[in-house]
Amino acid sequence: MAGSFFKGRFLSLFDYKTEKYIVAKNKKVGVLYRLIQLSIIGYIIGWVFVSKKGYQETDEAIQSSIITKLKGVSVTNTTESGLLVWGPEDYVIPPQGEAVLFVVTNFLETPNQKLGYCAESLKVLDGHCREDDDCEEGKMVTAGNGIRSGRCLRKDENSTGTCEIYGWCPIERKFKPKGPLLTNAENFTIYIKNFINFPKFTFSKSNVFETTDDSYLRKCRFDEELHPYCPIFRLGDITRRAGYNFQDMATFGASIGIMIEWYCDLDKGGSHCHPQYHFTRLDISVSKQTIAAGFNFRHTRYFRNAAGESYRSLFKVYGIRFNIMVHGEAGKFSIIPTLINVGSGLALMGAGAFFCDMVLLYLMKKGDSYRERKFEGSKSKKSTSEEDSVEDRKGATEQDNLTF
Ligand SMILES: Nc1ncnc2c1ncn2[C@@H]1O[C@H](COP(=O)(O)OP(=O)(O)OP(=O)(O)O)[C@@H](O)[C@H]1O
Repeated sequence: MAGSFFKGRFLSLFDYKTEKYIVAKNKKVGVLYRLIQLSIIGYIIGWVFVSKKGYQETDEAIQSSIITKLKGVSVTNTTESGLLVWGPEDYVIPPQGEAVLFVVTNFLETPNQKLGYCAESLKVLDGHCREDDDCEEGKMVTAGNGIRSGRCLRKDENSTGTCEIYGWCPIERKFKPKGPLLTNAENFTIYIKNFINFPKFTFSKSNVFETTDDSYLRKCRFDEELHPYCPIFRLGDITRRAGYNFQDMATFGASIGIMIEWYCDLDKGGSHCHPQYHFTRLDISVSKQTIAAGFNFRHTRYFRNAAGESYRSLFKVYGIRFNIMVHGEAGKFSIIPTLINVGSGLALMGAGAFFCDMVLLYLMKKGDSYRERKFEGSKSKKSTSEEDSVEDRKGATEQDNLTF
């Protein structure tokens, strides 16, 4: 008995079961099903394959190198510095062509500073004093210019004075910029040389237009329509594209981001892979009333006089900081993402059929009759379960008999 049962189970392993379909002559569900199918096919072809290029393998691990060079000259004439001619070697900091660079547009020079004793600035709160005891010798003045000498310097007995310090004297005077001094800075040009590499596809390219014309770079200026592949940009055009006026930003300084984006469809060939440039101002906040607006720092130039004494010139410089960033993605046909996306599309079709089944069986008026026909086996199963329950009941009675 048990033998024939196991034999039957074993042989059933080699049976092939196929699904049974019921054709429901229901126009509403039929139209709904076709609409779902059409939407899914549209989504897969239009969005997954055409728009998102779901048949491609992608590489976002872009390796990149940036080299910059500025050109242009500006002349300034101030009381402290006299007549000065500013070339890229003076106004670009650091001068070696980095991806993050600062272009001086405004400055205050404190020339001929020498180590010695002088009064701390009145602007520095920590340097205020009423008597010598307030100026502990050897103690630094917080946010000041030197080390306290121990003397309090006052105009008269009643006034508040400032501590005498040992440092680079004379100290910097109070300075409120009124307008940019390097007025020609917006006409400076920046040459951005960018090399990229997508290691997965061993593909490399540069943003410099490939031409045999040696004078191309000397003549061209970037323009979205006329010269989109020229890597030389006028600074005034960069800030204009970021939505700001160069002269407004040049007085107190600002920070500008230049984003180079590479989206390369390598199925079309490397010659179709070109950079896109985006410019944004980085130092803005929602509230325009910020005290953090602007950008400046100090640097010095040291020299010795004929007697061998050390002097220095202190420069407080305001300017525009350019931050060049590179982002990119390359894609190429690959069978694996293609199969994955086709497979998920087919699975979605199944979900559509399931949804129509639910509508047909549970939301339609004739749902009961469809259910009866769809779940055919439920009747025989019912009888089996009745038999089972009879068996169960029998067993229970036997159990009961046994218990009591
Ligand atoms: N910021 C810039 N604005 C305009 N042209 C530039 C700029 N930077 C470089 N160029 C020009 O682009 C070309 C290539 O520059 P590259 O630095 O590779 O060569 P270079 O001979 O060392 O340049 P140069 O000696 O003129 O600085 C040169 O003709 C150069 O004058």
